[in-house]
Order: sequence, then structure tokens, then C-alpha cells
Amino acid sequence: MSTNSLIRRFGSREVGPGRPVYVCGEIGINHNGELENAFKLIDAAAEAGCDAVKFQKRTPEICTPRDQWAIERDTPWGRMTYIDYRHRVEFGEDEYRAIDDYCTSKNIDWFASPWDTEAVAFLEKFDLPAHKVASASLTDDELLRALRSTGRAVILSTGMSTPKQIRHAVEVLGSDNILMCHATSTYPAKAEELNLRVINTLQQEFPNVPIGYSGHETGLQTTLAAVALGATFVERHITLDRAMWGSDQAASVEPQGLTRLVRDIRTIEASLGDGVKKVYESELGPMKKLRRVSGVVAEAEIADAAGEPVGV
Ligand SMILES: C=C(OP(=O)(O)O)C(=O)O
Repeated sequence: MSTNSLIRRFGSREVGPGRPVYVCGEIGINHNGELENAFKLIDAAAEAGCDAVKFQKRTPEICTPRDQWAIERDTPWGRMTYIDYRHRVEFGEDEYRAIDDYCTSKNIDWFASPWDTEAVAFLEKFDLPAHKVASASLTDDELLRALRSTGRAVILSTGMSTPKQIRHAVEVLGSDNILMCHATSTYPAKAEELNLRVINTLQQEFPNVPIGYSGHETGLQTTLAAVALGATFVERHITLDRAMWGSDQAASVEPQGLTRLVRDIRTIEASLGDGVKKVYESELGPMKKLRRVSGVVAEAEIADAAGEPVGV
């Protein structure tokens, strides 16, 4: 199989093996319904060097079970019913137009996970690089069919899903223009339940699908390990402040951490190399100084090493 069958086009960027890891800051609903917060999070993601920010788009009447609409809860905006709260944290078209313009001005992609088919139609008003299927929606065939029909790249998240359910979702979506991410759907996820080797299991089971990682853990090390294991894109929730009100804030990365995460991802991907054993020109000096053969420096060996890569 040619490597190119594993490359997905996201607008002007390419995602897949051999391409820079595509890093997405998941804003989700951490903006708490305030456009100003969304802009600040976009600033943080762009400054950190992320390729994209992501949102979640729901039609509250469809996504909220009818028997929960009237349940009252305390919120930063006072006591309100659950359905009113769901509307309060949802952006409409004007806000997304402003987000679209803002992201363009910052040269950062944005896209979203639609949680229902109306949300797909809503997002299709914009020229987005991709759509995402949240792990919770993996078994929603109607949603998957609607996403397939957009012709855009679709990122399928696989938390809380069995291998059989994942295979079925791939059948519904088709494998030509999808990417898949390994995820554990707990918030925050424990290290012992991240099971990062599943990244390699998915690579083997779906050899023509680029595999990435959607993390909900605290800390950054395990997301960096996912990159070392071959994740071609990475998503982490981002927040302005982990202490802010909202269910996802505590398991999110703050701006400083995001900057470190992207910096370290870039270092790791540069360090992974191409896997071909070679002697670097920069090693010739140390070789001359340090390597001894029968008490003398092996001049011939240096000359040899300066040539073609050495096969092993
Ligand atoms: C919840 C989402 O994704 P994941 O399952 O990857 O966390 C989402 O993208 O809305």
C-alpha cells in the first residue's frame, strides 16, 4: 500500500504518517458560551503553535433527553433549567462567523464535532477542513451517514467503544477519508486506563486509516508518549483556567502547558527520524576522537561512514 493512501487533506494542511503531527486544541464548550473566551482560547492555541481548535456543536432539543429539560441547576448565570443551560453554552451562526474570521486571521483551522444531524447541516455552512465524531456518537449511524455525505475528512474518536462497534462505524463512514483516534472516555483519564498501545493495535487493524490520539488525562507526558507511538494527530481539551466553571475544565490544558505540549511534540517528531541507520556527519569528529581500533583511529572507517547510509 502506498503511504499516500494514508494522507488526509485538511484544507491547506496534510495529516498522516510522515507529515507534522496535527495538533488540535479542543475548546469544546470550555468557552462557557462567551465569544471573548473563545477568542482567548484561539489566541492561546495559535500562540502555542496548534494547527486547529475544535468546538462541539449540538442542537439542544435533539441532544438533551426530554425528561432532563426541566431539571434545574445552579450555573454562573443563576439557577436555570438544563435545556436553558444547554442553549446558554451553544454558539449560533453569528458567533461561528466571528470565530471563522478570527481563526482565518490567526492562520489556525477550526472544526467541530456535531452531535446530531442538524448540527452537521449547520457546520456545513462553513468551509471546514474536517468534522469529528465524538466517542459518544460512534454508534449513531444516522450521524455517520450524514458526515460521510459531506465528503469532508472525518475524525472518528473511539473512546467507550468495542472493536466490533468501531469496525461497524468504519463500514458506515467508509475508510477512504477518515482518521481515527484512540481515546479513553473518562475525565480525567487515569494513566493505567490510557492503554496507549491501542494506537498500534488500531494501526494494524486499519492499515489505510491514519491513527491519532484524543487525550483526557491530566499532565502532558502520556500525550507525548502517544506521539512517540506514532499518533499522527493529537487533541487535548484546552482551558483558560482549570478552575473555571464547567465539566471539562479540570481535565484540560492551560495555555502554558499547551505551549510546552506543542514544543515537545515538535521535538519528538523531529527526533523519531526515518528509521534508517546511518552515521551523521556530525558524528565523524567524535568518531575520530573516541573510536580506537588496535590503538589507532580507523581513518578508513571514517571515510566509509561519510558515504552512504549503513544498512543493518
Ligand atoms: C467528546 C469529543 O471527543 P472525544 O470522544 O475524542 O473526547 C468531541 O470531540 O466532542
